[in-house]
Amino acid sequence: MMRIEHHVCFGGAQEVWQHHSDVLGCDMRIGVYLPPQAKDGPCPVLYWLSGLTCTEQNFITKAGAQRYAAEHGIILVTPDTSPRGDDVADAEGYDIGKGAGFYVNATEAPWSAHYRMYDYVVDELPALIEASFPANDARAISGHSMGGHGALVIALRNPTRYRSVSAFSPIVAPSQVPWGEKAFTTYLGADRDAWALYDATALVSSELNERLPLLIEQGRDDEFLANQLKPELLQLAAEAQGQPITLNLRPGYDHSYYFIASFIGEHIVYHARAMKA
Ligand SMILES: N[C@@H](CCC(=O)N[C@@H](CS)C(=O)NCC(=O)O)C(=O)O
Repeated sequence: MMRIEHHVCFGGAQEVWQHHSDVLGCDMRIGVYLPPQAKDGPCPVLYWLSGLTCTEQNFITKAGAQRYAAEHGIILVTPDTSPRGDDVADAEGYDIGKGAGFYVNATEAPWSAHYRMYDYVVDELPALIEASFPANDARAISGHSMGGHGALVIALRNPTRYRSVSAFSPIVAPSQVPWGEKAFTTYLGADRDAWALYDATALVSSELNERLPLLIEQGRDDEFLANQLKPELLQLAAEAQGQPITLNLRPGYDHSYYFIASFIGEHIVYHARAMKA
């Protein structure tokens, strides 16, 4: 692990680290915000998964989350959104390839060589964080858009590993919208049965042993709301299964980090309560 950025921030530090990922077979960058409380002992960790086109930088420079993490003693971990490097497959367009890993383990060539973001976020990343930083084993997960999809899927499939989950403007039913259909066809192949494991709405509709409450923040004026996000599909599936869900529709807000910055404080309080309970 090599530290490539260090900035004192709200009494703690915003850092960026680079490490070799065995799961992805490439070097990866991670944003790590250490609150001032981390100097005195282990703190809980909130993992943030970003959306299409993002790196580890978008959340740490735009969301304004450090103020709240410092107040509540939460470490923020923000991985990149895909494998990186010259030998990693890529494609034209922002919605496939680098910056668009969709938090799946790809099964189709050439993607399957490196695109294993599901295993990276679920296993390798927390093991690395908990071995390298003053982190305890209380974890929460959140994300935006493609990253909101990742956070929901990962928490639904691993409910005992996370104390809480939330999502901003998530892709809740990737099998039913253009972004998801394109990505899943590319990474997972044409067989839609393989897609269900990475589709929050399909997962909620299946038998789950444990059901973490879902907290969703969504701007009503989000330009992707009607054709890519469709949070009502998840809400209907959750209500049919008795899965607790809170969908906050916020008039006027769009898909951008201005929306995230407006509500990230409330989400950090939510996760801090769950992780300290
Ligand atoms: N570039 C795409 C949209 C990509 C996009 O909106 N990305 C969101 C996540 S899905 C984002 O966080 N962008 C980076 C940023 O706002 O900092 C387009 O023009 O349609």
